[in-house]
Amino acid sequence: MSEEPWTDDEEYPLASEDGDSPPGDGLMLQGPPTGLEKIYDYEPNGHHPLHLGDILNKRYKILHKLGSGGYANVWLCCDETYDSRASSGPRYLAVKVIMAAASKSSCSELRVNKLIAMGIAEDVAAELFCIPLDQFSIDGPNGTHLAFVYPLLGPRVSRLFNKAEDEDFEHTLRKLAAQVTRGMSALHARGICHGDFRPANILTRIQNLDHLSEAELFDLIGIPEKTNVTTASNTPHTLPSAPQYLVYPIIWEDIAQSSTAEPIITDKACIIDFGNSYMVDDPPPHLGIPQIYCAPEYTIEKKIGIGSDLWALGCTIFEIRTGRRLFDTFDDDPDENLWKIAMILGRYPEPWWSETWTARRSIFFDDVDEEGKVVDVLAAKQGEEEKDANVWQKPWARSLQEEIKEGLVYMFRDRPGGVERGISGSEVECLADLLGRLLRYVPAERVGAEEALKHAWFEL
Ligand SMILES: Nc1ncnc2c1ncn2[C@@H]1O[C@H](COP(=O)(O)OP(=O)(O)OP(=O)(O)O)[C@@H](O)[C@H]1O
Repeated sequence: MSEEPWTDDEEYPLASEDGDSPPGDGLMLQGPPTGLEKIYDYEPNGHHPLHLGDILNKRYKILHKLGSGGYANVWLCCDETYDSRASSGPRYLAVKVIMAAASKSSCSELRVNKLIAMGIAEDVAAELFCIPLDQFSIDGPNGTHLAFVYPLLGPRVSRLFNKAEDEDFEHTLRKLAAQVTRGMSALHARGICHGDFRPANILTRIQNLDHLSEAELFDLIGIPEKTNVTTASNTPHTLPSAPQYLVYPIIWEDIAQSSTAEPIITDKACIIDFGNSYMVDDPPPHLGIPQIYCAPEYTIEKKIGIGSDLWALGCTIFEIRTGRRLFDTFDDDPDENLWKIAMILGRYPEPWWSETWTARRSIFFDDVDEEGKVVDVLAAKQGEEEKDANVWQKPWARSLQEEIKEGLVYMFRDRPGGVERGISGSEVECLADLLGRLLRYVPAERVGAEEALKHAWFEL
């Protein structure tokens, strides 16, 4: 749950990192911090302070916030030089402004350019990946920032509310899963691993926006909501390093539920964020992907390679098809993640089971039960009432089939309920077979992305 932007329960005013004084020169947010960048990242080497209406590079006017990540804010901008008669490019774009500390020639954002240099045809790259349309730099109070202009994209592929009632929705989801698998295959064929392959980094393409005026655009996406940044005594601040307010990001999920979104949000996937990508023969010492997408050989032995991407692909395909996370954990806890994987996929091979995963002995018994399933120590020791109280002891799925059978579930963000759709028995079996091949414990046994594309599930 760690990367879900809407579950950030950080308290405000922001607590001090060292417990003495609030970080960020004592600045405070007036509203909840949900979905926002950290105010204390507005400091030398950090974020560039920006406001709605600011014009970047004499061209890109900021209209709304799209999101923020570990090292950048992404803004929805209007290209002021757009000329509909000349159709010079898109009117509405995403501009990603990188923190000053990361705005170096080694900036990971620049890695995406390697794709074309490494032989991926420009049209294939532009179809599957988010390739920058423009690049510039900004000098500001916190340093010099690289900025990248990208096509504007929509909601993540695992939250396709605008299509969820369609009769052939299952087919749409399989088509999307095939696209992302094709994207991974194109990367691996050139020796590149994405390194952070997960639904939050796979967004849908947007269409038919560029003819809209700004007013019409706001009718569709809503007026941006802001929260003031003040001093600790609640007065406006005068620091040049921080903005006067932060902007809450667009909530695509709400837009996707309105009928006006239907012609806007397409069923085409686009892979973003090459910030953690690496060459297969030169893997980094650590993966930058959240725990729930980490393969067990990384969690247990810190082994990284193509197999890490393939494991994440399996988790991602499951999430696209069901709207749920396969190996979700409460707090990105590695042992809980390993526990959940073993509950579904079974006992780990040696020496992981008996030696390397040291916490295993307090979590599972050495031996499996008569059905060959791992046996949870706590579950065996606790009475029925205690089981109900323990969040780890719910009646969890014990196979991929059981997990898939729960069907597709999109929960509404702000109210009870959502969309629920069953998955047919034959599809359950077919998808379980594909995922089983991607989620093998031995990385070398995982089916490659190119080979996976030939699987019968994509043909259903
Ligand atoms: N081209 C785009 N169109 C629309 N929204 C985008 C686009 N690029 C990024 N976003 C939004 O901005 C958010 C942050 O972007 P991104 O993940 O690229 O930032 P980051 O700082 O590299 O993040 P991370 O910490 O995951 O590396 C994304 O989750 C997405 O919601």
